[in-house]
Amino acid sequence: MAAMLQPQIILLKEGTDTSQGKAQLVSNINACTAVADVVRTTLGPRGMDKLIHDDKGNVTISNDGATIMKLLDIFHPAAKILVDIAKSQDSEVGDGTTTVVLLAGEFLKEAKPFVEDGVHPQNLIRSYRTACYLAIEKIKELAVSIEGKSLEEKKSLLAKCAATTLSSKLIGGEKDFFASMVVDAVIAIGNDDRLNMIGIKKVPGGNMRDSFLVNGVAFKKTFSYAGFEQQPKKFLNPKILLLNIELELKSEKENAEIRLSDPSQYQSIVDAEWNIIYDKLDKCVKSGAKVVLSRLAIGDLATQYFADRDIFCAGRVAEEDLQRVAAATGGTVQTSVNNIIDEVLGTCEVFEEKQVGNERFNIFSGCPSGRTATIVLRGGADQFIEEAERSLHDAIMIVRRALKNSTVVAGGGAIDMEISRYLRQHARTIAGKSQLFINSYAKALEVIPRQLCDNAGFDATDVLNKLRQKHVLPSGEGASYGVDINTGGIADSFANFVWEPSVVKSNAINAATEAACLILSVDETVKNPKSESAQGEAAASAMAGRGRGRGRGMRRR
Ligand SMILES: Nc1ncnc2c1ncn2[C@@H]1O[C@H](COP(=O)(O)OP(=O)(O)O)[C@@H](O)[C@H]1O
Repeated sequence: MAAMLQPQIILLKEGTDTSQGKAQLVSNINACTAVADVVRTTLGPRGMDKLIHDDKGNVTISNDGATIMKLLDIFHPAAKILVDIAKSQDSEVGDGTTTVVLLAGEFLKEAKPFVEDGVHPQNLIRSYRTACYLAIEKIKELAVSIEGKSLEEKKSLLAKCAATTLSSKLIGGEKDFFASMVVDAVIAIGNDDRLNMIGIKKVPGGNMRDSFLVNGVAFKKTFSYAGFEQQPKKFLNPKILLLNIELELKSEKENAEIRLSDPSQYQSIVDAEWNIIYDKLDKCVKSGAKVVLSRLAIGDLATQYFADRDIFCAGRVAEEDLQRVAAATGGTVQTSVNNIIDEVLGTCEVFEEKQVGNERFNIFSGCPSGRTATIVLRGGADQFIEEAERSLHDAIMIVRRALKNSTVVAGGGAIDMEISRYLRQHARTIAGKSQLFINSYAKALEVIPRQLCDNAGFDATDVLNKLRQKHVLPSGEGASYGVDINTGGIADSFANFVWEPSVVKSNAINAATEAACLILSVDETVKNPKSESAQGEAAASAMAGRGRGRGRGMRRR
């Protein structure tokens, strides 16, 4: 009888945890829908904020999908993929982070009944990819160009675009004020691709409306030696010297051991040290600079020396600020004071020190190499101002994208409804199961207007019905109708300037579809007993690796 028994094959080490098949797929889908549920309520102008705190007492209040996802420290390997797409949406286009997570969650939710019914995931994936391609083509078709308008017209259009983004944020009450500031900042840096050319400086306290834009560089006055608090300085067209050296009287006795045979020699060493520093200071003064900035310390002796000669100096300037001053004023950072020629000095129309709240700011404006701007942000508590900074960052990204790509689509769920209608119409022309899958994809897109309504307390079914009716009008005149966040009805989003750069929408749809397809293509998770702690990350990156076509990350043994 024993000979009849099949030999048992042991593939995996004892303690290895593996789950596979339909159950695994459904569990991954559930995890992703749970993640989408977390950010769901933050969507749109009436979205709520999340307060996240850690055991160190750090508190963050945010409405930004990427920020929330980052702080949540999600462990589930499949759900981590949603964190990744939110992050990449943030870095690629700067907005639409909640949208991308919501869409991915909804695509998966729609796929779930099919998976449970035994549909092969590859069939779903194929249809989803087709639908995504069609959706993106439709966005291109519907996008409206803002090219060819005068600067003033462009500015006002872009400001409206920025205001749409800001309206869903904590600083929504002052959206017009900040929107025009953001547009001016983006236009000031022109085609420069370096985002850090727009600095945001936060000064807690005061009123939001005290925030202002500097067409140039501004940073907080650095540490200054007591007793040298001079009157705020202001220079017109000063030469600016940028250094990366210490201007301090160095007592070498701390760094070196010097043996003297005769005590009288001691004085000569002290003299030499003084000579060295005076020589350096003299060279700085002779360069003709009126402003001296250094990345490293400028000591009290040097500060006094410069003050006596009516030269402004600041030591320990942050690397980022020094680089921005260099870029704006055309100067080059020097690592030695020998041979300072005119070409390495920067200049600007006005340098001044200005009091902002309790802080004194050094401001360089009218810079010849232009291309930099700084927003000095005021108002309220630290958490508030942190969130305000994130919101401005989103708006800056939006305006830059709109300016670069020059096309926008109607927001407020209008574009989503229109693509949804288009896909349903297209599905009717397809035979077979694919029709059902594309219909589900189309239905998933409706999550955006539905959630905008839910978050505002409107009757989503009613609003969606009205929107569907509008969007099927044969004349196409209803194509830009979306949720009217003020009345609870529907309105022409385009006419109301509720716009989104088309790239935000196409990127979000593309990334969400890819994430959903990736999750649908995983049918087994293997937990390696050796790497308990690294398990989550390993599995997530293995799955991500598969998605990028780098071969199978998790191989069945
Ligand atoms: N005034 C408005 N009326 C209707 N919808 C709006 C309005 N302002 C923004 N929206 C919509 O809110 C959504 C963006 O919400 P937001 O919370 O910023 O999420 P995300 O992080 O995805 O950008 C977009 O679909 C946008 O069209």
